Amino acid sequence: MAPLIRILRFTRSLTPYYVGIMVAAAIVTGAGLAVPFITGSATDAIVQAFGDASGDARALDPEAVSSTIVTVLVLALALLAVSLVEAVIGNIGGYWGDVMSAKMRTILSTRYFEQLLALPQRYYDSELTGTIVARLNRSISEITNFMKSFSNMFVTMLLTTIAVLAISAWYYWPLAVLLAVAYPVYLWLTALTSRRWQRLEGDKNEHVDVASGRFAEVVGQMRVVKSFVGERRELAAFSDRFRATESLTAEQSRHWHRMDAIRQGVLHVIFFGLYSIIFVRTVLGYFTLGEMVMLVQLIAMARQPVTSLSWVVDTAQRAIAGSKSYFEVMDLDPVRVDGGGARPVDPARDGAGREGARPDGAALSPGAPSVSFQGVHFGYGGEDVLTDITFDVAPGERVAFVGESGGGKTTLTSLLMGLYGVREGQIEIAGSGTDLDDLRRNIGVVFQEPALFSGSIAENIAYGRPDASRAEIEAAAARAAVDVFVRKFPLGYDTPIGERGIKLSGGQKQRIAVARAILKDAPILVLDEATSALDTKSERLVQAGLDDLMEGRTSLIIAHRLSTIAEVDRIVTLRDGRIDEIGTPRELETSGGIYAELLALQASSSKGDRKRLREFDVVG
Ligand SMILES: Nc1ncnc2c1ncn2[C@@H]1O[C@H](COP(=O)(O)OP(=O)(O)OP(=O)(O)O)[C@@H](O)[C@H]1O
Repeated sequence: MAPLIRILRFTRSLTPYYVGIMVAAAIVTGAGLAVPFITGSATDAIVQAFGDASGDARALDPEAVSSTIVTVLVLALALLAVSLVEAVIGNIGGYWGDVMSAKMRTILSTRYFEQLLALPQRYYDSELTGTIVARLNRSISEITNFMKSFSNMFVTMLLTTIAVLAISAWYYWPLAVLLAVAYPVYLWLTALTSRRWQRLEGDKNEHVDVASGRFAEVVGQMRVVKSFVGERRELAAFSDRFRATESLTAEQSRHWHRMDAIRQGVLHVIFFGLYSIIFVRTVLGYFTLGEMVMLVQLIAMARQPVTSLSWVVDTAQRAIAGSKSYFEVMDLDPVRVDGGGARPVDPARDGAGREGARPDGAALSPGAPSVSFQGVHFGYGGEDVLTDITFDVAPGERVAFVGESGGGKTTLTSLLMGLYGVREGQIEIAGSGTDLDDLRRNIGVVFQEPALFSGSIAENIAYGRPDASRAEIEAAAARAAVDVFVRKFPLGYDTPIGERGIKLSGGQKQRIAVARAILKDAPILVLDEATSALDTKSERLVQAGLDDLMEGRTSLIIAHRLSTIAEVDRIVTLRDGRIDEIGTPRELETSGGIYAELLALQASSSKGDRKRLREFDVVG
């Protein structure tokens, strides 16, 4: 029940719709309740007319005939009016229901997306895109279905139940007692069905989520699947998951129908009692024929809340099962997901008063570092990937990071951007605002994987600055040598590049990623293997653009070319997750550390040395 109350609270802004739908349902129910009375009255009027004439129509007084005809016609008109009210108000309620569903879908989807956008990177490290999407779709359609049927049926059920109980009690109280027994018994039997049903539904959802997660991955990486002839394997795993849901559904359905048969059986026995009472008492003369007709119809109406109840309970069960994963995501606390570690701060603005922080404004003064790591420890889960990392980068300085593949260089840049909280220590970035958005606005980044979106080349370049003019986009593109290949496309910068830029070559994607960082024009630049996918000629072109861009900007570079590394102001080498050395290229050339080793390996022509060089992701 709690999840349902939560859904109501969550969609509080839809209250006018809930109320509107309920009022419409109340009017329709009220109109429906009038029908037995009208038909009962018509029966009585006719019976009375015949009764006066001892059953012989010819013996009827013509005046009495015409007055009875007028009465039944008026009653027929009343039936027409009631039906028209039902039709019109019912459809108005239906319209409100549709609008409410659409609005609910918007609320639930946007709040889910908002929460996903707020969740830290760590959440996505262990979630599959397809699973996230599948969960959202299921949750939303099941919650919406429930709310629609609930607001439609709840009032109808309630009013019909109360009216039927009151009217039957008025005519003969044992009828009301029997009905009053029928409802709770039915509800109890329904609740008995629920627990097992929900568990099985959860298991089914789990299979569908896993299959959907893999499905999205496979579709996104079809090239790999085809190249490694993985189609059959993927298909088999996918269909196995769905087959597992078949047997679960069979079990679930068996259980449900078994329980339903019992429920209905009990109900039929109770209704048998009700009908027997009505018929016998009519024969005994306690009820008129009209009252009998009315009561029979009323009892038939009493079945409706019971069947509606089973429908509502069914959709409620689905909504509870479906909303579980929705609210699990909504309940995640971004801080706890990330372990609550510290994120980068601006020493001048955020760090005031904090232990070890620089005095207000100091970071912006000349000579103060623009980026500072102080005793930073970080790990993704188990052991530290980075241990006791301490270094400063002065404003406008270019610093290269060198270390073995998997040594934590990319991790270091992720920490800089606040994608993860650190276990210990602190990271300070001067000139950024008080929150992560501000901080990230100050950093232009080219990722190892270019990571583009579907859309046009221009849209991708302008991702960090959607307001940029076409001239600005093209200028950035020219500096990253994007113009060279865009000229060959008939649609130029408006060329759609497919999902994640699938229609482009690796080098083209990388150049767009560089142009994106150039256009962002941020004071701090992070280049993670920004030119690794380029051939030597394109690399030279792009590197010239990057050199130009780095001028006067604080730059943190992870480079794969020793010639690029040689041109930076300082090098930080990493060994086993710790800083090994920090110095200028000239100082480190002869220090005997990693950089010196790389230079020596580069000079060597032996196979072993080349292999060792590759372990550092470095080429000569
Ligand atoms: N999201 C993640 N979750 C868990 N472990 C991760 C994650 N990203 C990286 N790692 C691990 O952290 C370590 C450092 O990875 P990182 O990508 O920072 O290395 P790198 O020095 O940039 O490597 P390369 O030069 O090959 O790009 C590796 O052992 C890697 O397996």
